[in-house]
Amino acid sequence: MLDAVLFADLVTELPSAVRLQRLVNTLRSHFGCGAVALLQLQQAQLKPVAVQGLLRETLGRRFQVAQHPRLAAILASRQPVRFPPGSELPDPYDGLLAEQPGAVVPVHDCMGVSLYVEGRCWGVLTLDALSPANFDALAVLQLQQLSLLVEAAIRITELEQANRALRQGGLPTVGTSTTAAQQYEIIGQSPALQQILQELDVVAGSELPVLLLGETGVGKELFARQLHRRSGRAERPMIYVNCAALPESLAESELFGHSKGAFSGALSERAGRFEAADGGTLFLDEVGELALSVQAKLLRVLQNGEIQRLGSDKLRRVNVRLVAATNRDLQQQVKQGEFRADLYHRLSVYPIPIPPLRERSEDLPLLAGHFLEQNRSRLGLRSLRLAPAAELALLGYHWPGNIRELEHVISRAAIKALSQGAQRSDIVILQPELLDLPGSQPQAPALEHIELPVQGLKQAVNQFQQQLIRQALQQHQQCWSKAARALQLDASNLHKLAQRLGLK
Ligand SMILES: Nc1ncnc2c1ncn2[C@@H]1O[C@H](COP(=O)(O)OP(=O)(O)OP(=O)(O)O)[C@@H](O)[C@H]1O
Repeated sequence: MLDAVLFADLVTELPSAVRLQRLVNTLRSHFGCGAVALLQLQQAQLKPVAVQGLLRETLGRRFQVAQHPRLAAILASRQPVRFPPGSELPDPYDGLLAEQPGAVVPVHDCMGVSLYVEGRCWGVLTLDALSPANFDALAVLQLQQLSLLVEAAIRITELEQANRALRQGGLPTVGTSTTAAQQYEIIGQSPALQQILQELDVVAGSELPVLLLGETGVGKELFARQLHRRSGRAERPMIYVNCAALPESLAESELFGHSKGAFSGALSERAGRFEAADGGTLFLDEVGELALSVQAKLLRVLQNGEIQRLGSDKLRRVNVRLVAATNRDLQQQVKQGEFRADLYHRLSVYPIPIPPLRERSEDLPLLAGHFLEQNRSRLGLRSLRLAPAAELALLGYHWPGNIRELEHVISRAAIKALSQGAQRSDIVILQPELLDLPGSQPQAPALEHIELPVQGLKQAVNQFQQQLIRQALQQHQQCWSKAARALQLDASNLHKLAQRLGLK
């Protein structure tokens, strides 16, 4: 009967995510267990691709095999492996079962099997039961038999994905998991994110310059890296240039290189970033911060396709694909004369706006899961998760610092939990108070509730300004130029004000 259901799904046309999700749903009801998960092996880590009975945030977690002995044991065997209730080995899903969201439910009975597709180890399937002795010898045998159908479903999914990639003219995704792809993995399943990833895949295959637009911390650098990885230039370097950190006086030699003696301190001949990126991609981050004089030099190179090292007459041809990113409104900067219109038009051939986190809240639980697992691993905790109220608090916050801010909020909360007495062997559950969301958005108090300042108006105003500046700095990782922008102040005025208020 179960075989028939699984077989019917195999021959039906289904989107790949749906096919694998239906598979784990069917297995869960067949085995009558609490949770089923299908995890794909990516070098040294396992990535959940479909889960049932576990918190949704599990999909954002990446389990390092070396840190999860049960997963390592399953991978090491070609037969199903069962972990009876008394097993000493820690369970990777401790604290992640969806059935009793607030409570800690230790998993009792577990089994898993490694999966092989075309002779290579693809990943694992795990089953967890809340009651002890749920899985008997027959269940283990059935798992072995059913794993063949699961492997067939995965194979079909991979073929479908490869076909789709081919139709879109992109690179196949199967078997392309590199260390860089893992390090810079883009987590999230929201339709908005999926749409951008598809668009990136299509434009990656072209040679067009791409301009990534979006608020601070939305992941522009990750998208630039993905674009490079999915382009025909992936085997060549992607060179990163932070335009905000490029002093005007050094910009030319940094970008184009210099010859020996071109200026005092130029002790030897040196290639610049353009030459380093030859054949590959040059990523100009925070391009809106480029000084006008540097913009002019950059434009000349883009027009000619040739660079000249500072102090040298020789022209060198470079073949570089440009990707730029900014959190500024470049069109506005053009209007204000802060950015050259001709350079803007060269860079913005293919603009891709990245929506802020508050507009794709479906991604939030997965991103939170991702950062929770990173912190769990880094701090050596048995288990780290959010209390349901904490997840709600995260969902209700407006995230001006986007994903970078979420990452910091979770890291800080995990450390705080430890400093307040949580043990590494506990299932650590982060409560909303620990998240310390900046101000938890204190609304401006209604006028009738304002008490007259005892210290006088001027001092009260000073205090209020100090508080706002500290808050803006905190939200922008102590970056003064970004804090100034958030406060809609000129950076030099913010510095002056901070000095007057004794903040510097
Ligand atoms: N979808 C995502 N999945 C996982 N991590 C992400 C994602 N988006 C962003 N991050 C993480 O958030 C942090 C900020 O991302 P990134 O530096 O790419 O943002 P940005 O838009 O370039 O920011 P800025 O404009 O301030 O330079 C990084 O640590 C990055 O790894």
